[in-house]
Amino acid sequence: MNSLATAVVGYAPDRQDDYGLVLPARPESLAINVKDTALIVVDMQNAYSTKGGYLDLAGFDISSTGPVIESIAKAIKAARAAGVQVIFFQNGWDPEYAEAGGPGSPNWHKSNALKTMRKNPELMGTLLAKGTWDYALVDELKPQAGDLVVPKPRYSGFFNTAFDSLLRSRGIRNLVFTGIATNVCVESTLRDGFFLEYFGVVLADATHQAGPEYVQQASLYNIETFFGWVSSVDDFCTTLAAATKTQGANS
Ligand SMILES: NC(=O)N/C=C\C(=O)O
Repeated sequence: MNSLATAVVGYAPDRQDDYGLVLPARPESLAINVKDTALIVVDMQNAYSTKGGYLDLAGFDISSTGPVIESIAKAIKAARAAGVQVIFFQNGWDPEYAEAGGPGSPNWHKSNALKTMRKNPELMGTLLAKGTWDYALVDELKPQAGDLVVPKPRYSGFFNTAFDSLLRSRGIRNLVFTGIATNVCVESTLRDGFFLEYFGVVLADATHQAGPEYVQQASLYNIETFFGWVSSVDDFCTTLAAATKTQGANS
């Protein structure tokens, strides 16, 4: 990653000995260790990255999500090898859409999946409904034993989910974000994490926006400037490789 600042921050930067790892990031590098860090994979479902899925049918450009899937797979592999907790989010609702909220919910009015289905009633029951192809995680990114999968009914992964207690019970303080969409569920979750005292860092090349390219840049600017940090898959993997090597040498 270019033009890194030399400062290192973190939730207890004076405890560098316990931390061991420094993740290069903008605007500062982050002190982390494998135990207090989780890799978060946001909504890598067919809905968000596969042709014929919700975003595609709703008119969003998903033509360049392939490399993002590959980058996420790389980050997941590095996380598992180092012993970093991997947490998948899966966005959607029950097949009757009760969890989506009716007209009394802003979600009913703003969700482009619900709007697309209202415009095309033949699609009703097919988009973001649990049990459907659209809701399923993409074939390339399937959870393995030890990973956690958290279903979520709204853009923020902290809302009406077990996410916060899963993190707190494991002592996790650093959230490394990947997934789709940068400007919606990734940013919403990272922002809510900020308010709950989590350190949020996004691996820019493992994310993709919903909308024009400038919203990706705007979201990354917002995160870097106000809510968290921005890093890359290569930097994440290189940083964790040091931990994997140390663990190998000590075993
Ligand atoms: N996963 C997301 O960022 N979702 C964005 C839009 C939606 O779910 O309607």
